[in-house]
Amino acid sequence: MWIDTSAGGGLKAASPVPDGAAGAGKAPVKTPLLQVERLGKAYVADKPVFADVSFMLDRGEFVCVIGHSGCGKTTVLNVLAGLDTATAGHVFMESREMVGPSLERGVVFQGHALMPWLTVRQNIAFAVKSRWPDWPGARLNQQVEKFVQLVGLSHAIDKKPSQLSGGMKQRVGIARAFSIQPKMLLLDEPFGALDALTRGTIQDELMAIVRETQQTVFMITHDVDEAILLADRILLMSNGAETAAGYKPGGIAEVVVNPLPRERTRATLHHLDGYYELRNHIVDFLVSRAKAH
Ligand SMILES: Nc1ncnc2c1ncn2[C@@H]1O[C@H](COP(=O)(O)OP(=O)(O)OP(=O)(O)O)[C@@H](O)[C@H]1O
Repeated sequence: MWIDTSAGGGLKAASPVPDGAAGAGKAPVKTPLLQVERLGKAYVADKPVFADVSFMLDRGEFVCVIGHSGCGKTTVLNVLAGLDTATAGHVFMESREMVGPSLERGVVFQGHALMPWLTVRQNIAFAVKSRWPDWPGARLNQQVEKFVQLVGLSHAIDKKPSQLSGGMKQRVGIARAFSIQPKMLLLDEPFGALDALTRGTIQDELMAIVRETQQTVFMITHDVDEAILLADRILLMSNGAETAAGYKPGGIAEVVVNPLPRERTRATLHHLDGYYELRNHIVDFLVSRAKAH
């Protein structure tokens, strides 16, 4: 019912086509923002953690990855961030092969990685300055204040990280990532260390900012409800395993398209038609299919 079998679902992605290469008289080909082709990573030869990972991300899309510990989610994210290299496959952003990190891709990790000696304002200004070194002070400040306000921290803008709660620090990390207006935002379990109440509030805030800024997001989560709330599509990743036929690497077992209306909120999610079916489908995958080959 929800499985994405289109090219955009990306189990078998086609080679990227440059913008405008469709030829005279033909409709221009719309290229995805990101195209991942047959990615593989092996730390031990002949036993890759995952293989043949292919998917696409359209502009403005929110994609979550779910899978058990060790299936390779963080490795995939690090390759997309340019912080790690794959042993096989390619990643294209706007049809150009990606090499190394770039300010076009913002990353938020579970640990917020703020500079403790700088205030919230200075932490975010540091990022904005590296993205736009020629901006005058007033413009820089305006950008910083705009994104601090978006995460509801204007009152704490001149505080240092040690004066903030865990949730506030994570909001600063999110504001910093958004403030450089990256083409793609990569989130590695950004709310993993937060209590349930704070986590819920920040999920709502993140959803509102993503909708407002039309940001493209790739996010790892272990929380099924978080994925259903936030994602347009959910990639279900399986773990590598020894089978009777030999070792089988992990990979994307299924791409689930979220059928729930995009205006969903945390408070109404469980009242929506199709919510429990979708949730059960993902939980069933985690319980009985993610490790079975
Ligand atoms: N530098 C490394 N050297 C050897 N093995 C590694 C290295 N980094 C990761 N691995 C292994 O690769 C596999 C995938 O790791 P990864 O962190 O990507 O998984 P994950 O799905 O994100 O897990 P988790 O949900 O626990 O964060 C794991 O089995 C891990 O032990």
